[in-house]
Amino acid sequence: MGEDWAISLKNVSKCFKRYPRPVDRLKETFLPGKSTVDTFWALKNINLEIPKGQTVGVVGQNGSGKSTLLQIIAGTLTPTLGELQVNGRVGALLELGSGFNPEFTGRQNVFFYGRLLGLSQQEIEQRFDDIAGFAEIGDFIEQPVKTYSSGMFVRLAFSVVAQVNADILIIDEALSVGDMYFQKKCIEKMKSLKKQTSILYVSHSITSVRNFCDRAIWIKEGEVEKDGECSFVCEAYEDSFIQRQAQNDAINKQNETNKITKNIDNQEQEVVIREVTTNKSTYLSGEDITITLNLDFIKPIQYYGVGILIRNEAGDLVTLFNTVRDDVVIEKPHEVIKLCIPNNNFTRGTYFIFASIVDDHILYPYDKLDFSANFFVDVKKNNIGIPVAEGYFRADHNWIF
Ligand SMILES: Nc1ncnc2c1ncn2[C@@H]1O[C@H](COP(=O)(O)OP(=O)(O)OP(=O)(O)O)[C@@H](O)[C@H]1O
Repeated sequence: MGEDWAISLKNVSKCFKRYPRPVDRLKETFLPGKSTVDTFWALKNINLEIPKGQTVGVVGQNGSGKSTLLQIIAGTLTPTLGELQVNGRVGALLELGSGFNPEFTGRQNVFFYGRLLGLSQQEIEQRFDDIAGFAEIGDFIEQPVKTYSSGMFVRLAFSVVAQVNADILIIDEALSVGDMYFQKKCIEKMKSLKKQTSILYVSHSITSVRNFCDRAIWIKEGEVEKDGECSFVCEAYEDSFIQRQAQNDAINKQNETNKITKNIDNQEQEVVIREVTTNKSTYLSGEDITITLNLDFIKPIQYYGVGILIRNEAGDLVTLFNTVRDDVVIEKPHEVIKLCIPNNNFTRGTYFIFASIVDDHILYPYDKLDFSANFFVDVKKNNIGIPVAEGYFRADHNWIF
């Protein structure tokens, strides 16, 4: 590995043992050969070379092997086979809690964790105020971390990791437990570290990988499915959702007659959202989207409002529609209500629909249905094959010369 390389993996594989019953684990220790052990290869023949200063997003479905890969690079897991070389100091924010002692105060943990990450006592003393200042947890810095909320915990852990001047920064989803304000602050901090640090960033938010990383690696069932330029890999990964969505749609159609509808026996409830559907599962930006709510009225209510929230895959609220906000007055029960979004200007991604029926002042919900349906939006490509939009949304616009 030359000077310019930060990380190199050659044919790295990781095998875990799985014990069908807890007693099998004991048997293996005390009666080797008598237990039933399954072996499971979480990573298979991974070959990667990451140059210094590159920001790499790691994407993949749950259980595909992302965390295992990062833990091997961070040194908290050893590979079963293969060779790993890491060139420089690693700062890793992996599982919440690793590297922290719950009985110690925040201050003590900064020193404890800082030493684990390779800083000297003096270096930590010099950086302590910056670490505590960045975390913004006030007097809690003097309290045992077992009293912290998970958000406060991640604030402190990230602050330490960000101040160790690591050559390689490894960030697993952990950040997602921080509030929006702190997540943004972390991203800004990581952006400022980008030039001098190699960053490995695992996230289920394709938008943030796309916006933040230079390169992406898609891990599928323990293997590298795609590795390359960020938007190219993200697009291929998203396309795999479309295929899965189409397969699910086909299965759902077959099972249509067995469809489980919501229990409407609850006599206390006035109205139930039975089902939410979209007229297509995949749209091109610019196409019309129609969302249909099927409602069951148990008691006749007269004035009510209908709300539809649309969230992206990171859970961010992208937009909302509400009849009350729109001054649309509904005066009688309607079993079918449709929302039409003409000429949609969503950008590429998967969107989730949250529906609610509310009172006519939006003070309380009669019923709500989270993740009631989802749809995928693809964007058009321009004349030279580049997608016409990126980011969160695309406003109507004109260029004037
Ligand atoms: N200590 C372990 N013992 C046995 N199996 C394990 C262990 N750790 C992970 N696995 C298995 O290895 C596979 C990969 O897990 P890993 O946590 O790396 O996936 P992931 O892509 O990070 O998933 P997620 O997106 O849900 O965090 C999973 O099937 C998991 O059950």
